[in-house]
Amino acid sequence: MHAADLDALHLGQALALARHAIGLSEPNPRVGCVLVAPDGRQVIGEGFTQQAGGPHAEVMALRDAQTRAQSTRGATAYVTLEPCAHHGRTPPCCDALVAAGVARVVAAVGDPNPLVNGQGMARLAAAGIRAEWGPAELAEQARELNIGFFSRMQRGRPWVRMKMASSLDGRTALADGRSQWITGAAARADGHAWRARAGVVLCGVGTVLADDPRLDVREVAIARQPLRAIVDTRLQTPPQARLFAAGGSPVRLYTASADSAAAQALRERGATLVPCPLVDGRIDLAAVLADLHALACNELHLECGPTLAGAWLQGGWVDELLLYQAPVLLGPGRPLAQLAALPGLDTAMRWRFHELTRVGDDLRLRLRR
Ligand SMILES: NC(=O)C1=CN([C@@H]2O[C@H](COP(=O)(O)OP(=O)(O)OC[C@H]3O[C@@H](n4cnc5c(N)ncnc54)[C@H](OP(=O)(O)O)[C@@H]3O)[C@@H](O)[C@H]2O)C=CC1
Ligand SMILES: Nc1c(N[C@@H]2O[C@H](COP(=O)(O)O)[C@@H](O)[C@H]2O)[nH]c(=O)[nH]c1=O
Repeated sequence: MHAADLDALHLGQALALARHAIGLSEPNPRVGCVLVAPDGRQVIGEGFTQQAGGPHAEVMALRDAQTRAQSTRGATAYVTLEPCAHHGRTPPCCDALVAAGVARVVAAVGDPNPLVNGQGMARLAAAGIRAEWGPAELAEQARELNIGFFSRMQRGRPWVRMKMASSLDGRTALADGRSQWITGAAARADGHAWRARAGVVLCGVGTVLADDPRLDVREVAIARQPLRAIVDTRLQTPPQARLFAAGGSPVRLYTASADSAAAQALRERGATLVPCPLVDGRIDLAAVLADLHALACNELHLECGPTLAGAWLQGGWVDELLLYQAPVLLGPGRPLAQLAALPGLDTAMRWRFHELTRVGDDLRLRLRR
């Protein structure tokens, strides 16, 4: 095998490891690391980012090599994100690689964190390590895996993914509000895997009143549950809602009524109330996003009904649609999103298909602007 192919192989292995950090490392990026012996072939250590404050991928791989009684002197480290050069909650990974005597580092993509941003590779090079970038297609995959982290670092807001389940005729509920279930079990479990990626799962009070949702991750294994959030101008969320069942992750309620008696009852159920400004009598979604950014949310997972879905879409906030379409016709019912009438087709909000997959009997469509 050529050296370039070996690089692609090992960096691909590091990417596979990085995927194990989904639902574990947030808000830190998902990173994988593979250490390869000087012969260029033998894998001597593997690791991925642990929970925030815990060891990064490089340190896990170095420890793994130690456990395997393998020397890291002269080794190559394949890492899916540029090694960090700053003191965060843990010391810089660059220093650990230098101390371990690694001869070469191949990174898939640069770290967009302004505290790193090229300085990791520069610091390695200054220490005499060959610091190189991997192939472009792996850079794209590494970036995609951390799309929320890149969004937070580069745009100052989370990546906003809106999940919806609809019928063939675009209905998300019957006219009386019933919607469980439109899609099959496989698609619903897949939806949980996307919840698992998120820092926060959010819906509107209309969905709370209609569905009494739990909004947690149940269908896939996860080390930490995402936070849950409700947008509820007048605090109509019932204190007995299932969201507040014992053992659930924290619930944040965005409201204009944080001083009311209802607020006190919800606080007693463990909710955190976040006072928000109003726009046209409803919660300012820009304020919600700013709050979620302050909480270091990388990926925001929306599961709203048509009213709030329409507001997020019309505000231009949605980066990705995650649409499950079931092969069923529902007739009269609730739309995907409540949108204003268009003056003409040329002003329509157009999307492009990013991915199309069959999940069980349903389709999963991922679309981006
Ligand atoms: N198939 C699917 O994927 C899904 C279907 N559903 C279905 O949708 C229906 C519920 O829909 P809906 O009532 O629209 O629920 P939403 O989740 O969209 O909640 C809407 C409510 O959010 C509140 N809100 C606060 N701020 C805003 C804002 N800036 N913009 C818009 N709304 C805001 C409003 O109430 P207020 O002004 O009082 O704050 C509004 O009535 C149910 O039938 C449910 O089963 C729900 C989720 C997913
Ligand atoms: N009806 C419908 C969905 N509905 C979504 O699931 C939520 C319920 O979440 P939970 O209480 O955690 O199971 C509900 O409020 C709504 O957002 N999802 C789907 O994948 N397919 C479906 O057909």
